[in-house]
Amino acid sequence: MALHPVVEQVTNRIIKRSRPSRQAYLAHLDAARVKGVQRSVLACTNLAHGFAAFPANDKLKLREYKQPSVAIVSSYNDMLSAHQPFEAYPKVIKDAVREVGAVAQFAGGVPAMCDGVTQGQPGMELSLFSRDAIAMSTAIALSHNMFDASLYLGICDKIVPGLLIGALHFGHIPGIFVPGGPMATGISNKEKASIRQRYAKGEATREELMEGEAKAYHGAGTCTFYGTANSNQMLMEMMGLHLPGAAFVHPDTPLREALTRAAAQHAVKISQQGGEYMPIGHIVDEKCIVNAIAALHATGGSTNHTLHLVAIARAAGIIIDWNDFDELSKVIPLLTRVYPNGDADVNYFQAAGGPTFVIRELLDAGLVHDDVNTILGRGLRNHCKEPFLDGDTVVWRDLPEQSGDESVLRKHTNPFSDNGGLILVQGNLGRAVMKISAVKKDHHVVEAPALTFDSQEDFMHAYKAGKLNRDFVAVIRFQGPRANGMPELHALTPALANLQDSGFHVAMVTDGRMSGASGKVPAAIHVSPEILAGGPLGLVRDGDIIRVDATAGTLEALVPQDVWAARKMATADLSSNHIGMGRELFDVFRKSVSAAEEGAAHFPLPSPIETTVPLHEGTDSGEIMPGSDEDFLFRKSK
Ligand SMILES: O=C(O)[C@H](O)[C@@H](O)[C@H](O)[C@H](O)COP(=O)(O)O
Ligand code: SF4
Repeated sequence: MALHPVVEQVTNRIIKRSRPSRQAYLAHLDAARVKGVQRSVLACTNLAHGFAAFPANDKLKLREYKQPSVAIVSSYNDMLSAHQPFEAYPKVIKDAVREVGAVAQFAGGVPAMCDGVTQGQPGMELSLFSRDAIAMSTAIALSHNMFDASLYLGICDKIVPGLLIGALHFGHIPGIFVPGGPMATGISNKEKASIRQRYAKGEATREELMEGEAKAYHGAGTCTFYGTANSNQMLMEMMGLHLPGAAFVHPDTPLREALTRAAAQHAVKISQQGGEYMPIGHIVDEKCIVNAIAALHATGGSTNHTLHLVAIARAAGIIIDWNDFDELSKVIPLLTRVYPNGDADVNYFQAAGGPTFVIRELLDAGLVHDDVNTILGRGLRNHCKEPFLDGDTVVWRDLPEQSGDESVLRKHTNPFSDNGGLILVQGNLGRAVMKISAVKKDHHVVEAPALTFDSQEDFMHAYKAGKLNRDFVAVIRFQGPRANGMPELHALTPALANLQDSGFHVAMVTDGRMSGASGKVPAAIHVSPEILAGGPLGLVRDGDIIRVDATAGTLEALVPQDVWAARKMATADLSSNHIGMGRELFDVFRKSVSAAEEGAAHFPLPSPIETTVPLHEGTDSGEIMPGSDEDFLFRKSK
C-alpha cells in the first residue's frame, strides 16, 4: 500500500525543519564512529582500570582479541514492580555474550521512579525531571568509552525515554532495549478504578481500597494498564529497538529469559566487530519518529509522549511539534481498546495479537514507513513476527491474519475509530494536548465556569467539602515544569470521574500532566506556555467561562477582550514546592527546563561541527552528506 500522503507530508516537513540539527547530530555520530572501537582511544592505564575486575579470559578477549565489549545499563530497583525482574539479568546477559566470544560489563545503573508510588505525593514533582537525570546517568555509564554495543534495561514512564535520550548522545554505539514484561492479570483495571471512586465518595473503606489495590498490583512485572510504561513498550517495538514481540512476554518465563539471551547475542552481532554494524543514531531518524507517533495514536497511548517523544527526537537532532502529532492523529485509526481506552489489559492485548500485529496493520495501511533501519537491519516489516520457544532458543513465526479478539485489537480495515484521539487544542489560553480516546463523545465539548486551584490538595479540599457538585472547568495552575516539576495530577481522576458520573459537565485545564492511565474526564494538559513562562492560563479568574472543545480543537476563555487585556497574571507562593523530598536539588532543572512543546528538556539540540569525515567514494561531492543516513546505507551496501 502506498504511503498515506499526510504521513509523507508530515515526514518531509520534519526532515526539512530538522536538516541543520540532524546533519549536526550525524556529523557528531560519525566523528565518534570514525574513532573506531572505543577502547583504542583509551590509554593503557584507563583500560587497566576498566577491566581490572574482569575474569582472566574475559580480560584476554578484550585486551588481546579486541572482542566486542557490551555495556549493560540497567534501571533495576525493587521499587517498580516492572523493573524488579531486571535484578537477575546481568548474569544472564554476561553468560550469553561470553557464549559468542565477547564480553559484557555492567556499565552503570540509572535511577527509576515509580509514578504509582509517588502519584499525588511530593515525590511526583521530581518525576519528569528524573527522565533527564536518567539520560545523564546513562551518559555517565557509557562515558567509560569502552563499549561496542549496549543493552538498555528499562520499561517504565520516564525510564525508557531517559535511557533512549542518553543512548542517542552515544548514537554511534549500537543499542537494544531489553524489557521485562507485564505482571499477570489481577482484578481488572476497571474494577480497581471503581473501588477508588467508591472510596473517594466515602462508600468504600480504606481496607477495601487496600485490598483492591493489592489485587490489582500483586506481582513482579509492569502494571497491566496501557499507561506510559506500556506505551513505551509499543514504541520500542515500532522503533525497531526491541527484538520483535519482546514487549509483553511475562517475566520469569523460559521465553522471557531466551529473549534476553537473544538480545545480548544480537548486540554483539550489530557491533562494528560483529559485522552487521547498526548504530542507534541511524535507527532513530525522522521516519522512525513518525512511526512512533503513529503507534501512539493507533493504540491510544500516553499523553506523556507528547513530551517524551519530542525530547527523544531532539536528542537525535530531530524537531517535532504538536502540530505533527495532531495532523497524524487525524489519519491514524485507533486499532486497540486497552484500559483506560477499554476494559482489557495488556496481557489480553498480547493474547489477541499484541504490538507486532499493530505494526503489521499500520504497514499494510501505508500509515508507517517500512524503509527504516532497525536492530535487525533494513525494513520494519522484519518486526511483524511473534517469538516462540524452540527448545531453549527463540524462533519467530508469522503473525495470525486475524485478531484474536476484535473487542481489543482490530485490523486497519475495521478500526475502533478513524483517528487516534490524541489531539492539539489551542486558543487564547495557549496550546495544550487532549487524549479523547477514553472520553465519551458527549464529554468532548465542555463549556462551564472556571474554578482555579493552585494545588491538587486545594482541589481535593473543595471536593471533600462538597463545593464541586456543579458544572465547572478546574483550572489547576502553577503545575508546569518551571513551577513544581510538572507532576501528574492523576490522583484527581476518581473525584472528577465521580462528578462526571453524577451528571455534571466537568473538565480540567492545567499546565501540568496526567498519567497515561488517566482517561475518562476531558483534560487539556501541558498548557504551553506555562504560567511561570507568562502563559495566559495565569489570567483566568473564578467564574470565567472556559470552553474546552476537542471537536473544534479549541481552548478558550470566553472573556471580553478589554477585560482580558486588563487582567494581571496570578501569582503563587511555590516555596514549599522547592524544598523537601530532594526538590531543592532540582532547582537548576526548574530554571533551565524547556517548554512542554519542546519536550520539557534540559539539553540543547546538536550544534554543527566541521565534519572531518571524507566524502565516501562513488558520489559527487555534496551529493550525499558524509555521515548522513543515506551515506550510512551506502557504506553498508558496499
Ligand atoms: O503515566 C503513567 O502511566 C502513570 O504515571 C503510571 O505509571 C502511574 O503509575 C499511574 O499513576 C498508575 O496508575 P494508577 O494510579 O491508576 O494505579
Ligand atoms: S507502570 Fe507505573 S505504577 Fe506500574 S511499576 Fe511502572 S511506574 Fe510503577
